[in-house]
Amino acid sequence: MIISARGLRKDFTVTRKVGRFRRERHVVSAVDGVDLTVERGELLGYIGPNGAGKSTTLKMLTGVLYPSAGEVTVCGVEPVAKRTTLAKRIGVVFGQRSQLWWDLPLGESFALLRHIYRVPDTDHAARLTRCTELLGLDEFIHTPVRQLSLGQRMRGELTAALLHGPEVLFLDEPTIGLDVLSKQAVRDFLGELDQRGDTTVVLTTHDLADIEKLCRRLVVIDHGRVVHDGTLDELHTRYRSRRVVVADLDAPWPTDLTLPGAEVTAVEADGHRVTLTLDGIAAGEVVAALARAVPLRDLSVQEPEIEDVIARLYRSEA
Ligand SMILES: Nc1ncnc2c1ncn2[C@@H]1O[C@H](COP(=O)(O)OP(=O)(O)OP(=O)(O)O)[C@@H](O)[C@H]1O
Repeated sequence: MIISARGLRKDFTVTRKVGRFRRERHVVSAVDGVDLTVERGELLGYIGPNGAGKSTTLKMLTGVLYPSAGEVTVCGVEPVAKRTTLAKRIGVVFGQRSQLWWDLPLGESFALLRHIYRVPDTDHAARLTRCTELLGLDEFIHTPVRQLSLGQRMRGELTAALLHGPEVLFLDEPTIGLDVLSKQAVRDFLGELDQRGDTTVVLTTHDLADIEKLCRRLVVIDHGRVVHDGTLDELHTRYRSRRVVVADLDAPWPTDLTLPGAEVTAVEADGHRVTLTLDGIAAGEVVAALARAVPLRDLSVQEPEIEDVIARLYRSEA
């Protein structure tokens, strides 16, 4: 495994004003005993509501923050103790911080990073060519960073984080605030990175499309604790997200008809359209039973919305 955390905690002591003159100190457990293992080549979605402890975890994994308790290793080393060594083996994109030089053209930032990380010429050129093609950097590589749009800068940040060939890439909200096209470009790029399988990616996001398109494994954190670790499908099963079948009929729906495992949730169009909500039964079985019972004209199966599942998960853990 490339990342391992056991009982990882981070407590912050904060002061709060009580009345006019008094201040009270209290402890916020931002990360409250997180166990996490990530295998090489995985792409992991680390998600949760605002204030759940995602950024704080990432900061501990990258050596920016010292854990209050617990054990953590990334690439086999302890992040804070070996921060400089680790920096050569990981890439980091944190929305608020930039690794680029504001006044320099983007391409010159890349050249500087090559020197800092002492990347061999050929490796640098190969990685830059790949990023340029996949992220369309050509159009703005000679533009000073301060003049780039948010989407262009994020593409630059991703490239900067990858030029030294890191084993793990940590991304904190890489698509936040981007327009649809830039989001798509970033997502496609990460999808390609995942396909190649040589970089492990830990991604925090509030973007549900990112989750659906990219994250085979999801670790959901709330109030500093892991509340789900598994696939998106497992999340659907756990929260009993239900598929819906909508059928258009050539004859009115017989009101006394019942289908096992499916609940009739709407009858419309003078009985010619029926909506069935499935409860743990395969859509195929319901469709077959429907076809035997009524004359079907048209049919659609709607997948549960990931928004609903995640919202339900956050609500139930609150
Ligand atoms: N330096 C700090 N001092 C005091 N409290 C902090 C500090 N950093 C984070 N916190 C608190 O720790 C908790 C977790 O914050 P964190 O930024 O890790 O959440 P997050 O899941 O990344 O949230 P978001 O999705 O809003 O970015 C919050 O209650 C936050 O207020």
